[in-house]
Amino acid sequence: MMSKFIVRGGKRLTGSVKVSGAKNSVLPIIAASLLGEVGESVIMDAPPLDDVITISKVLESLGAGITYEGEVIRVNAEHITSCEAPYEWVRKMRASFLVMGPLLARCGQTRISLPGGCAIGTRPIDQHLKGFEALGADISLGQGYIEAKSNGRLRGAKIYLDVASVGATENIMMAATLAEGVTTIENAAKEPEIVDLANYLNAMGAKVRGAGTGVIRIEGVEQLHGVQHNVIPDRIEAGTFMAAAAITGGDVYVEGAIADHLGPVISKMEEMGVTVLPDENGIRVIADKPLKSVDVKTLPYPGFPTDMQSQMMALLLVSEGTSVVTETVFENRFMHVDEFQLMNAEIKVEGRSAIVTGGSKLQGAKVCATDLRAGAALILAGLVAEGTTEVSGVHHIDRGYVDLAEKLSGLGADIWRISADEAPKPVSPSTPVEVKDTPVLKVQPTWV
Ligand SMILES: CC(=O)N[C@H]1[C@@H](OP(=O)(O)OP(=O)(O)OC[C@H]2O[C@@H](n3ccc(=O)[nH]c3=O)[C@H](O)[C@@H]2O)O[C@H](CO)[C@@H](O)[C@@H]1O
Ligand SMILES: C=C(OP(=O)(O)O)C(=O)O
Repeated sequence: MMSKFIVRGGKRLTGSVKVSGAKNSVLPIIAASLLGEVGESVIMDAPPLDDVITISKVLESLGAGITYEGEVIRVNAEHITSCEAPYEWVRKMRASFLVMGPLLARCGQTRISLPGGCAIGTRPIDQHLKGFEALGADISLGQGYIEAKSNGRLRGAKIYLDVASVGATENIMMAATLAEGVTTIENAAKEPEIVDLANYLNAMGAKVRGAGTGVIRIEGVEQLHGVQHNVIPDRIEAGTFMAAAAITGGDVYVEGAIADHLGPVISKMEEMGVTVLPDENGIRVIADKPLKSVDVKTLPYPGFPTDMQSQMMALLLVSEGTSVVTETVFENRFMHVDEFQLMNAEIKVEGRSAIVTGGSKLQGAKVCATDLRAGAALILAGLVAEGTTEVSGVHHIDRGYVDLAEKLSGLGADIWRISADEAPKPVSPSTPVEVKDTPVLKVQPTWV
């Protein structure tokens, strides 16, 4: 069903909100479950997101048994019946491509559709393929599919990544767990989700060392088994709620947020004049003074995350002074700028930088989420805009946020969701939000 978010600006957010499990952790972890030749994996704190359903469908199409109920996913990959990941699922989500490494290691061959995903740049996969080739795979491309074949077991190798790609690091790391000998990945990505994946692989019996640093060493083992694992909290969802608190002059406790994972986001908010108080269970954010402009440059972890760039830009629109936002990770991630402009924002894009004139009196408008984080940013702007903002393109937002309207309205925001053909009727602040069905996927293993 086509939906929209309706936001009426002007509410100060207060209270506590709980962060869900990280999308960018659970997706590679589900893919890695394909490596478990013995027993079942139980993945806890799995966020009920559309992307999680998509990757579950990919695993199901490969013959793995997968059930998804509440926030627990069970994967039984003892019997894989296919090593081909079809276009139908892979086109929907780029992260589906993460099954390539596990399938190549497990089956010695794989055929996989070229990935789709958010339109934030060309997003090549050359570094993934370079890694697989170094491990001994033959790669061929044709008709929108990539085929990889290895002559027997993959062989450990030294791989230097030209860019510290998150996905390539994960894909190569997974493939190398079952290779013969030692693999080292140099210039590896250091994101917390890489560490979570390495912890999961190690619990399955792998020997991965150095995850979270620029050099990861993987000693291949013969076999991996299913395990139970808790997914880390989503640092980008946490950052989005921190931004919601800051933009509304609020006082919000973001439960489950890990300050260590949010270093640059916390620093930038502090520079803007926001009080950020981390403790062992979460982060309290208090915004009781006008926000000051800051310059922001996105970088691979531990730099400022590209996935928080658009939300930060929303904050800068209402800050005092002029800010420069520079995007260095993706080449085309300013699509929210046009939509912000519909809300009376003053922004000029020059190459990889956006010059944001603060102090805008944002006006509610009909806008469209062009990608996941752009959608989150438009909702943030809507929280402080005068009047009503309608955000369409909700399917992008559903990829990465669990119950966003419900969580924000729990903090006092005036936000709800309607189906696109419904007229956005004026409501009282206490109008209940429409509750989305929790996705439940119950698939019987094909060999039962
Ligand atoms: C599911 C998931 O975890 N998604 C995250 C992951 O995406 P993803 O893993 O796709 O992002 P990468 O780290 O691979 O991409 C970073 C940069 O490297 C380039 N590149 C990547 C691979 C490659 O083979 N060649 C190449 O040139 C990309 O075009 C991009 O410019 O990390 C991004 C960067 O933090 C985040 O925005 C995404 O939310
Ligand atoms: C870009 C993102 O995700 P993906 O890599 O899955 O498109 C994101 O989470 O902001």
